[in-house]
Amino acid sequence: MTQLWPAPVARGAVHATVPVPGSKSITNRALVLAALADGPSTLRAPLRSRDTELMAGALRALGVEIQDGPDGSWQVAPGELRGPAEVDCGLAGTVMRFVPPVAALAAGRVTFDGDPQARQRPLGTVLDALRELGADISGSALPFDVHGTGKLTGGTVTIDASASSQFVSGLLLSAPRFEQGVTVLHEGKPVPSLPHIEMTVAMLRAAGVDVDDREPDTWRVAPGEIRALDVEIEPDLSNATPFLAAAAVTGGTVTVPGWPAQTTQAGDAIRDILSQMGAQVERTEAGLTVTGPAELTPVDIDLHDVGELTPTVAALAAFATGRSRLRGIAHLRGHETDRLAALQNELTKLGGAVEQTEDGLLVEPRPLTGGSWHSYADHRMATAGAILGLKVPGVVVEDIATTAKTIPDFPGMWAAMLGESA
Ligand SMILES: O=C(O)C1=C[C@@H](OP(=O)(O)O)[C@@H](O)[C@H](O)C1
Ligand SMILES: C=C(OP(=O)(O)O)C(=O)O
Repeated sequence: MTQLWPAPVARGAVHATVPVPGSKSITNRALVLAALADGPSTLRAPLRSRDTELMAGALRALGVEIQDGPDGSWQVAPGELRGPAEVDCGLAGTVMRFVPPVAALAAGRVTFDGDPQARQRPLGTVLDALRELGADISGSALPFDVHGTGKLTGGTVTIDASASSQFVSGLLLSAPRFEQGVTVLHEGKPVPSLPHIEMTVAMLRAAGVDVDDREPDTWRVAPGEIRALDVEIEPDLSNATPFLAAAAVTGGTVTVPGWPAQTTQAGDAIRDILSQMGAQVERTEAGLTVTGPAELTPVDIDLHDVGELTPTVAALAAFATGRSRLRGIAHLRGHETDRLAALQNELTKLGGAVEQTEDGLLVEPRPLTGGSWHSYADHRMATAGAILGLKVPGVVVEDIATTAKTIPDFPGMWAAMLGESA
């Protein structure tokens, strides 16, 4: 259902403390590792949103038991992986790229499908790689079937992961259970979102798996047991960014509690980006506190490692004192939607001046006026519209409910931040 959401205008500088739910990327990796582990796992403070419920649903369909603990945790008990099963990927890149290798370890047929836009997202590379590693798969995009025998040979595979780091992460996460483990070699333009692969490697190692990533563009995972997990999931730092942006654009102060001192989340890069734009950024025991400047400085910035921050950064750039250049993000054309086209279209509709380059965007601040803001079923497009609406009266975000992909109650959190009722 399409829901029209008049984005609230900030009545002044925004001052708030905003607790943010768990990380999508960590939760979905932890679920996959727990499903393949040598015993029952506990995931504390996991994200409960569409993407993570889809991941849990996919793993349950394959025979894994996932139950709610009394404290909001997820208790995961691995079971014998088997089909027949149906997996709904929704629009979740993590589900469509991380679960096929798990399905290749199951006995029986597993059918995958997802939202209409998911059928357009790059995926064939993962399926081809799995075929080379011994899997029987019919199809090269959603929908497709995996016909597993209960085991997979594994071995060495060369892929082009320039469209998505998730191609690599998906193969690595299940690889300890492949008979020969895996060696993934990348050949092609640089792999985007490398911190996300580093997160995968760190989580595998924390579960006792031997991973060798010393050579660039090469990852080796030895076959072996995955130790059961008992983990506390960090807040989602990328999902924190619209709230921090609210401080930045209104000259207010927003604190996100529980900001980790050390993290593998790519979203941590927002600290440096906001500093570059003139905000005061401080991490303490209380969390991360951002205080907005009187005027935002434009940036010329490479977001290749942290493309998922682009919608937030583009919204910030629309209020800067000059032209910003966002680079290294051609792969965003294959995200939830073509994010470069979507940002250009929607900002232009409000009176902005945005150009697409081969690998990014040029954002020229202009006086903006209200109007409809399409979300394209993209949670981060919807939250970018909310940021703009803080300062531009009359922005109406279409399909705000799409934010539930990774935030269970974005409108409620936004209203609470502004001291309003949703
Ligand atoms: O592995 C992950 O958890 C993610 C990897 C990145 O994907 P791409 O490499 O496709 O950009 C990121 O943008 C996405 O939001 C989450
Ligand atoms: C690209 C994103 O998601 P996905 O995990 O579906 O690829 C994102 O959250 O910005």
